[in-house]
Amino acid sequence: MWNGYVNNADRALLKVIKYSSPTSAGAECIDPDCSWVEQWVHRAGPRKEIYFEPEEVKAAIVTCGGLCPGLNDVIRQIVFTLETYGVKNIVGIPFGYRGFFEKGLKEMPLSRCLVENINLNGGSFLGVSRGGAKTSEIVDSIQARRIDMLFVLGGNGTHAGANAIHEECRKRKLKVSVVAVPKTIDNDILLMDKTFGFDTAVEEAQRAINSAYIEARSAYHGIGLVKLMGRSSGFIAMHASLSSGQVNVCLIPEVPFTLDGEFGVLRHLEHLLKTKGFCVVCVAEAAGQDLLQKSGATDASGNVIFSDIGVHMQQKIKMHFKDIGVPADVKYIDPTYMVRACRANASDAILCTVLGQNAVHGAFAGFSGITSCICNTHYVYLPITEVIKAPKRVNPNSRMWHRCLTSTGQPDFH
Ligand SMILES: Nc1ncnc2c1ncn2[C@@H]1O[C@H](COP(=O)(O)OP(=O)(O)O)[C@@H](O)[C@H]1O
Ligand SMILES: O=P(O)(O)OC[C@H]1O[C@](O)(COP(=O)(O)O)[C@@H](O)[C@@H]1O
Ligand SMILES: [Mg+2]
Repeated sequence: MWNGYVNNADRALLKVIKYSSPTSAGAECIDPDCSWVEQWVHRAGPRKEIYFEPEEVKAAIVTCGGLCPGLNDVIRQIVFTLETYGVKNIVGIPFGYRGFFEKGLKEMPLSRCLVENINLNGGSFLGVSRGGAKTSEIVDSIQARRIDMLFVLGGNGTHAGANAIHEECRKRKLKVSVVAVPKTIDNDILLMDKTFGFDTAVEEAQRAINSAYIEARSAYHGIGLVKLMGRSSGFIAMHASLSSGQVNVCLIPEVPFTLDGEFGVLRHLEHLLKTKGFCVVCVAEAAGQDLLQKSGATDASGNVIFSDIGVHMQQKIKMHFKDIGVPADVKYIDPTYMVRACRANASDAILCTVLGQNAVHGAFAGFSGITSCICNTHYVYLPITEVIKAPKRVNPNSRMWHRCLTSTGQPDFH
């Protein structure tokens, strides 16, 4: 009876731990008594019955927001899978949502032959951009181009845009399937195990930490300082600190800290120089913003532009050790764009492959307003509305953050 198709009624369980009490580590309780309410989500994969006639489909792919390792792997798999269904009209929209309305930007015909090797490089074959998303203009353009399926690769902002496009298409009664694939090195999207690009970013960030360690270890009273990305969450900093095992202080936006004073970071660095002779600090870009003057600036998408905590800490550390008359050799590394411009590692490449293929299966199944992701190790479709409610953040009460603290050996900094 087995036919290899996913049944429309197949489901995966969204929450897999039943916490006995709200005090359990990382407990997320649905009500104060922590009672167990099952929540099921749609299983991703090919359906026996498909909603579109492949020969008549025009499919478009767009990549938005910042770069992320794996974008090309996903584009490639979407094209491969569409062709396998028999779709002949596949196009790429250049430079994010901008490509829908900016005059002079032409859609790019895509084929297996054209995208065959794009996964060998980082970046996006189609180009990316921030800002400029006007939903009605985008949908006018989708209508004018006669697009039936739109595959949107991006983060929080892109997903909000994709949902707005989906809603507008429904309002206009257009039979357009809008399917997203979550991309962001920050791993800040709710409900999913991870976003593609995150693993690769952590691996690359680890190299920067290793360089900082070598510099610090080799200098007299060396202090290596590394700033890592993470717009609203410290996942990259936490995971890179954990995986490298070379970090003595990890600072993330979810956990406030002070630099000065008896319990501040600087006093702890003094202690580390005294006891170990050197140390390594890893700071997330959004950490300690309360210690800095706000820039008040936003990028083209409306995201807050942070004041530079890395440069600030570098200066503060130098000044502090000068003031107390202790030599300190501070080496600051900001690997920001190197971390996200690289090609996907093996685990991300596989994740991208599955998510890209499932995105196409989801569109053919007739879904719209969904995102293709991994949840509790199962591949599923989630409604975009559920994943954009808030950015996902590191839970300071989680086991993972405590594992990180155990690993670095850092105290509370307040
Ligand atoms: N709330 C929103 N509604 C519609 N479009 C949005 C929204 N937020 C962001 N966008 C658009 O999505 C694109 C990517 O957003 P951005 O925040 O830069 O990156 P990311 O998707 O990686 O978070 C931009 O073109 C931006 O204009
Ligand atoms: O300098 P840019 O290109 O605007 O991007 C900076 C931001 O991009 C990121 O790498 C990823 O953010 P997105 O997922 O929103 O693209 C953030 O960590 C960082 O704050
Ligand atoms: Mg974002």
